[in-house]
Parts: sequence; C-alpha cells; structure tokens
Amino acid sequence: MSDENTPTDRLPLQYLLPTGLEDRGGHSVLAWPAGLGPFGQMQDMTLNESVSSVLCVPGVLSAAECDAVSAAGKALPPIDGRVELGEDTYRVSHIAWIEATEAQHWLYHKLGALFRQVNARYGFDLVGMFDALQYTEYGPGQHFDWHMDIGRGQTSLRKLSMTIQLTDSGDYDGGDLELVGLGANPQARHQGTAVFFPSYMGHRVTPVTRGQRRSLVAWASGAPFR
Ligand SMILES: O=C(O)CCC(=O)C(=O)O
Ligand SMILES: [Fe+2]
Repeated sequence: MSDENTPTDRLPLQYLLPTGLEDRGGHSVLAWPAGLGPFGQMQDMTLNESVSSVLCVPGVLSAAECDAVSAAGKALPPIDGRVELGEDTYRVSHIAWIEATEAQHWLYHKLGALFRQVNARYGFDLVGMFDALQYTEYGPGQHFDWHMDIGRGQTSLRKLSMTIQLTDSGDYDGGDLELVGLGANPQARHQGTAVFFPSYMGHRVTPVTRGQRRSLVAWASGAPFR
C-alpha cells in the first residue's frame, strides 16, 4: 500500500515563506535564512496521494461478529446522538460508547491491527484510540448531515476514521455513507465492510427510509496536525 505514496520529489517553490519578522530600528522586516530568498527556491517534498482517498475493506467482521457488536451496543443505555446547529437538526440517531472492557478486547485488537495496516497508505502519525468505539443506530428518517470528525477538545486528535457496516444491506434503505466529492460506494453497504477515510474529510449519512442501519465507528488519533 505504501507504494501509493510518491517518493520524495524536488519541487520548485513559487514563494518561500519568511521564517519570521526581524525588528530593524522599529520596522518589521521579513527575514529568510542566510543565503535563501523568497523566490526561485527548490524544496524536497514527499507527496501523499492518499490525503483525500477513501478505502473500502470488505469482510472485516463476520456476520456473527457484526451481530455480537450490535448486541453489545444494544445492551448499553442509548444516548440521544442529536446535534442541533442553529435551525438545523444535524444528527438524529442513537449512539452508545463501547468501552475497552475485557469482553471487547478482541474487537479493539482487530481494529487496532486494521488501523495499522491501512495507515501504511495514509502515513499519519497515529498513537491510538482516545475515543471509545461508537455504536450507532439510524431508524427511519434518522441521518447525520455533512460534517468532519475533527473538532474541538479530544476530537482535534482524530486522524483516521473508520466505520463498519453492522447491518445486512437488505435490512434497510437509504442510510448511505457519502464522502464529499465522492458520493456513496455501493460496496460500503455490505455487512462487515469497513470504510476508512481521513477524519478531516467531509461526510454524511443520508436519511434511512426503511428499516434500521447500524454502524460501528472508530477513530485512530495522534498529535494534532501541524
Ligand atoms: O454511521 C456511520 O457510518 C458514520 C457516522 C459518522 O460519521 C460519525 O459518527 O461521525
Ligand atoms: Fe463522522
């Protein structure tokens, strides 16, 4: 997977940013390192062609494992996942946090191994999961509007998002996971399929029109982007 990342290239820069402002007799003057100027510079850079790519991995969980995860999620007290932004009801769903109790170690190990494998493509600096696993249920009319998974507080550490389809695709209509500019991937509807994407990519879940869609969402995190 890592060969998708182009090796280091030597690229021409239109403009080299100043390293800082120097105070010269009360005037601020743009400053560059000795021997360098703003124009006509070259820069070594490793490109990453995966910064906006989405990866669909089928068969991550068996049907029995999906059912076990659903049962674990249903056994927890449901949290109203509603998010209101201004006039809009942004997210309507029920969620529950599946913590890393001993009974769930197998699941965390499974996802941990997958995150490591998949990250060969993205090359993010990942440490672990600060968030518990999110079990999500969408009934008829429920949805999650366009959003990114990174935000304030602990969510600023999220880098790689993963969502696993727990429901059989025939059990519901609507409820498609869509990524900005890419739409929905029909493969992503298959039970046990995982979809990986960078946490800064906009995405949504369209309203469910029949039945119920269940998903398991996880985030691999690390030091904030810089
Ligand atoms: O249910 C899903 O597949 C994705 C949910 C989601 O985007 C989220 O919880 O951040
Ligand atoms: Fe999300």
